[in-house]
Amino acid sequence: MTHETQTARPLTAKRIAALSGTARIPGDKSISHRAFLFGGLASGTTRVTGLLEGEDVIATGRAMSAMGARIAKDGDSYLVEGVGNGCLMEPETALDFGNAGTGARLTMGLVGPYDFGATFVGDASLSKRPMGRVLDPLREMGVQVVARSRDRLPLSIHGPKVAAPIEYRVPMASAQVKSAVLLAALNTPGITTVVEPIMTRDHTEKMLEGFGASIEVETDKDGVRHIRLEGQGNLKGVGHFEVPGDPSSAAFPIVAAVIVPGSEVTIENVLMNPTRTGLIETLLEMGASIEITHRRKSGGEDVADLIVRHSELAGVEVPASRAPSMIDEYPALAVAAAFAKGQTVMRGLDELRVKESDRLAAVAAGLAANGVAHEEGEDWLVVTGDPDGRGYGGGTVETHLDHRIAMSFLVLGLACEKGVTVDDGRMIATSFPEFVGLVQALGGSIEGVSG
Ligand SMILES: O=C(O)C1=C[C@@H](OP(=O)(O)O)[C@@H](O)[C@H](O)C1
Ligand SMILES: C=C(OP(=O)(O)O)C(=O)O
Repeated sequence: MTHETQTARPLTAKRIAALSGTARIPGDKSISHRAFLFGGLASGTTRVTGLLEGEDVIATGRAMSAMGARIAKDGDSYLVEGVGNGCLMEPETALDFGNAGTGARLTMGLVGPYDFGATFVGDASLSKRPMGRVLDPLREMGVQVVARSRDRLPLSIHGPKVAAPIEYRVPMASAQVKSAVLLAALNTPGITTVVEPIMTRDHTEKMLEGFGASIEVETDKDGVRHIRLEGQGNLKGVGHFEVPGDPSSAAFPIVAAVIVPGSEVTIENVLMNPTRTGLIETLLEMGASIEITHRRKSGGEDVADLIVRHSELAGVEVPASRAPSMIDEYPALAVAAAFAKGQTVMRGLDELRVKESDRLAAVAAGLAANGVAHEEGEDWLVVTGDPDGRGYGGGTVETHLDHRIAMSFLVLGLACEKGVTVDDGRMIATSFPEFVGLVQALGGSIEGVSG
């Protein structure tokens, strides 16, 4: 049963004790989507371990199954038997991506050049999000699009007889747009080039190379990346693929340990790819005690364990250039900033307006409801903190079907005597189904609200 068939589930977090113990973080959401997409496309079998079993990723698995991939759970792993590049089958029914922007946009790219029809649907949040950013380059490649309202779900696409390779400069910092064009290139003859002026998470490039795609990346003297992919080559299953732990999920126990007095928490198996570590970098600059230990490789990526302790924080200016490496972590950073001495200034946040909710507005409203001083601009946020933030809380936060808003404000509640309520915790299952249990195991109080 997904969130669409249930009623809202309010949750309250409150301060009862220091957090302590060890938490293992579930698999990275971005990499898990791609493991199903690339494993399901490649010929042969890939055994995926550590996959995130969140609703978003499961929706991508279901879409790949609807187009011919065979995906089966086998103990702790998933066995993915792919169709072979170019051999996806026309789905018989609409592909339902629920709450998942990544799943919807990357799959649109993947199936775009196929000479068949595919219909995309999603929940109320996903149906408000802009899809033109992916559909525009697909149209240049020859894909037809029919949408009820302009470039929003529900929509159908139909590929041309033969798609045309393009050179596409990504107009906003978006790994989803970059990836959609690269996935479309897989079934397009010739070389498609994606020009990426601002580097975003590079999981697509790295994983496609691992699956045997003919892809090369060149960074020019201005730091602009040129990613070239020659289409219609063979992709082969990689045997075994291990998904590292998600730094965007780790953000919540990290911030909780930093702001709840007396805490010391070890967080294991966190992906340390530099395109994803902006929050850790920022918290370290603010004075957080985060020890990065046991660095190692997993799934071709750097991972580490983090020992995080309650810390005195100072406000900082977060440069706009860091936004792509922590784009999903601003709601959690805003909560940490509420406990920092002075102001934390966050700029370059325009992309937050088009996430599962308008995250800038939702964060500002949640801070306001709980007594945290802040100012919201068009694409910036300034939080003025209080290191003794015990007086915060007592408010109810509207989550607007956004998992990260729900988890961030529950983390705020863990440090407030009055506690914090979120109007709906169902969305947490899209990216971090273990969240409530994991926080409780560390000694935090999160309870359902009855009535
Ligand atoms: O490619 C990906 O896996 C993602 C890219 C980001 O979105 P944008 O491409 O919209 O920035 C991020 O917010 C999302 O959670 C996952
Ligand atoms: C923005 C997010 O995901 P998506 O775009 O896949 O819905 C997120 O997980 O914070």
